[in-house]
Amino acid sequence: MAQLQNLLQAIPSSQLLGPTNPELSALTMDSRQAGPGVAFFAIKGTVHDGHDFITQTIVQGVSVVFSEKQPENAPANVTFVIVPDVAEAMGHVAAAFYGHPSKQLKLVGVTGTNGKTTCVTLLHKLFRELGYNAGLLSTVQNQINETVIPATHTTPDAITLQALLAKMVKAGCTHVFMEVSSHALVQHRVTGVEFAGAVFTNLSHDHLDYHKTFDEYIRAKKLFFDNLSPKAFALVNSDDKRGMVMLQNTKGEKKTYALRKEADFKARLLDNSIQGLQLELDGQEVWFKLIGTFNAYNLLAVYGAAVLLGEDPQEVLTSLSSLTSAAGRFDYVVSPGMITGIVDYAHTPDALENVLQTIQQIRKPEQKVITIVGCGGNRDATKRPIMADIAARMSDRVILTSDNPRDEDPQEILNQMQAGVKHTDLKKVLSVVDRKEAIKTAVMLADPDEIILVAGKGHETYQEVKGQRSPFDDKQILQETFTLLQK
Ligand SMILES: CC(=O)N[C@H]1[C@@H](OP(=O)(O)OP(=O)(O)OC[C@H]2O[C@@H](n3ccc(=O)[nH]c3=O)[C@H](O)[C@@H]2O)O[C@H](CO)[C@@H](O)[C@@H]1O[C@H](C)C(=O)N[C@@H](C)C(=O)N[C@H](CCC(=O)O)C(=O)O
Ligand SMILES: Nc1ncnc2c1ncn2[C@@H]1O[C@H](COP(=O)(O)OP(=O)(O)OP(=O)(O)O)[C@@H](O)[C@H]1O
Ligand SMILES: N[C@H](CCC[C@H](N)C(=O)O)C(=O)O
Ligand SMILES: [Mg+2]
Repeated sequence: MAQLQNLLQAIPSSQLLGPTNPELSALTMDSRQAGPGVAFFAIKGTVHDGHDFITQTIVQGVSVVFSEKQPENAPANVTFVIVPDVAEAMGHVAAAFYGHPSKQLKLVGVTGTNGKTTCVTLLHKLFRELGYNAGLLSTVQNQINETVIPATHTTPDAITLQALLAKMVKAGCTHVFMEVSSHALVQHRVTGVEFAGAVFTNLSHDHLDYHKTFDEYIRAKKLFFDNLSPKAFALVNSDDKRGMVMLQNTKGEKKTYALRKEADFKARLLDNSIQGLQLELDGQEVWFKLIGTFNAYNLLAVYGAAVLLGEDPQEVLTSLSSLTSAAGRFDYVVSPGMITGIVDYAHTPDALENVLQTIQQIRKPEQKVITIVGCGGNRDATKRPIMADIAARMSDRVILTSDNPRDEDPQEILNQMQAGVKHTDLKKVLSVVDRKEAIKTAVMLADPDEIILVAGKGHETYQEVKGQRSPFDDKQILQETFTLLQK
C-alpha cells in the first residue's frame, strides 16, 4: 500500500486532476489488470496505445490513471496524473512503490549485443561461491539464490523488475546481477533503478527492426552509462570500437578491460582449446573451463566487476576458474567415446557464424564438425537460407532439422533452408525433420574425437510444433543418445 503523493516525488513534472492523495495497492500497465486501488499507466506501445484503454479502466473502477493526454470527461473519483512521458514516470513510481530496492542492493547491469547472459550468470555463480545471497535477472531465468523464477524478457518491465528486486531484498540478497537490453533502456524499464555498476560487452548489428538505425541502437546503449551515479563504476570493453563512446558522458568511475590494448583489467590469451581457456589475467596464469576467445572477454568483464565491487582478486580468480558457462551458451558434453557435443543458442546467421568460427579455432585439424540446425517458425524467414549456407560452408556435415516450427509447416521451413545451400555443399547436407532423430543421426555418424554442434535452442526446455509445446532439451537428448548408442 502507498499514498500517491509519496510516489510522485521522483517525477520531474506532473499535473494532477481529481482526488489528490488516493491510497494505492497495486500498479499496472495492462488495462486488463486495472481495478479499485490500482494505478494504470497508459503506455504507447508498438501495437497498442494504452490511452485507448483508459475508459475501460475507469469502468473497472481504477483509482489513478497516468496519461500523456488531458482526459475528455474524467469522473470526479479518479485521479489523473498528466506527465510528458508515462513510461519514464512509471519507472520512478514503480521504484518508489516498492521502496527503492535497488538502493539497498549492489546491483550490476550488463549491456551489449552479445555476452550479457553469460556475464550475469557467471557473476551470480561467482558471488554465490563467495558466500553471498545474490539475485539474477537474465534471458534464461531469474533467480533468488538457487530459487528459479521463470523469465519472460531479458529485462522485465519496470513494475515486474521493481517487484522482483524488492523480493530479492526481502530474501536477504546483497548483490543482484541483471541484463539490461536496449529495448529496456529505450522503454524506461530501468528508469528509477540505481546501479552500483554497469558493464558494456560489445556492439554489433542487431535488433535494427526495432531501433531502425545503428546510431539509434548505440544511443540506446549509451543511455545506460549517461545515467549512472558518480558512486557507480562504468566498466567497458575498450577493444570494442564503441567501448570508449559509452564512457563519454558518464558520471560513473570509468574503467576498461581489454585483451588487445592497455586497460585497467587486462588479459592475454595463452591457450584456447576444447579443454578451456588459459589466460594471463592481471599478471597471473589461470585455467578456465569456458571455451572460446569471446569468453576470455566475458571472464575479464566478470573479474573486473567483482574486483570493483570490492572482492579480493585472488579469491575471485580461484572461484572463477571452477565455473562453467551459462546454460545453452557454448555448453558441452563429452561422450564416453570422446565425441564432443556442443549446445549453443545461436539462432541468427551472425551467432551461428561466430560459434562455428570458434569451433574452427579450437578444434584439432583432424576433428570433423557435424552441425545440427533449424530455424524458428513465425519468425524472420530471410535468415533460413543464409543459416543453412553458413552451416554447410563451415561444417563437414550438416543435418537440417526443426527448431520451433510454431504454426508453420516444419518441412516447408526445411525446404527454405535447403534452398540456401550451394551446389558444391549439397553432398554434406541431410534433412531430418524430427529434431530428436536428427540428433540421433548425428551421433550415429560421428566418430570418436568428432564434434557435434546442436544450434538454435540452447537452454530452451521445450519444442513448439503446430502451436503445441512439448518438453525438449538439446543437451539432455544429446547425453541420452550418447548412452543409448554407446558412443
Ligand atoms: C517491442 C517490445 O519491446 N514490446 C514490448 C512492449 O509491447 P508493445 O509496446 O508492443 O505493447 P502493445 O501491445 O503495443 O501495448 C501497449 C500498452 O498497452 C497495454 N494494453 C494492451 C492491450 C490491452 O488490451 N490493454 C492494455 O492495457 C499493454 O499492456 C502495453 O502497456 O511492452 C510489453 C509489456 O511490457 C512487452 O511484453 C513487449 O515485449 C514483447 C513481448 C517483446 O517481444 N519484446 C522483445 C522484443 C524484448 O523486449 N526483447 C528484449 C531483449 C531482446 C534481446 O536482447 O535479444 C528484452 O528485454 O527481452
Ligand atoms: N563476449 C562475447 N562476444 C561475442 N559473442 C559472444 C560473447 N559472449 C557470448 N557470445 C556468443 O553469443 C551468444 C549469446 O550469448 P549470451 O546469451 O551470453 O548473450 P546475450 O547478450 O545475453 O544475448 P541475448 O540478446 O540473446 O540476450 C553465445 O551463444 C555465444 O556464442
Ligand atoms: N527470442 C527469440 C529466440 C529464438 C530462439 C529460437 N530457438 C526460435 O525459437 O526461433 C525469438 O523468439 O525469436
Ligand atoms: Mg541474454
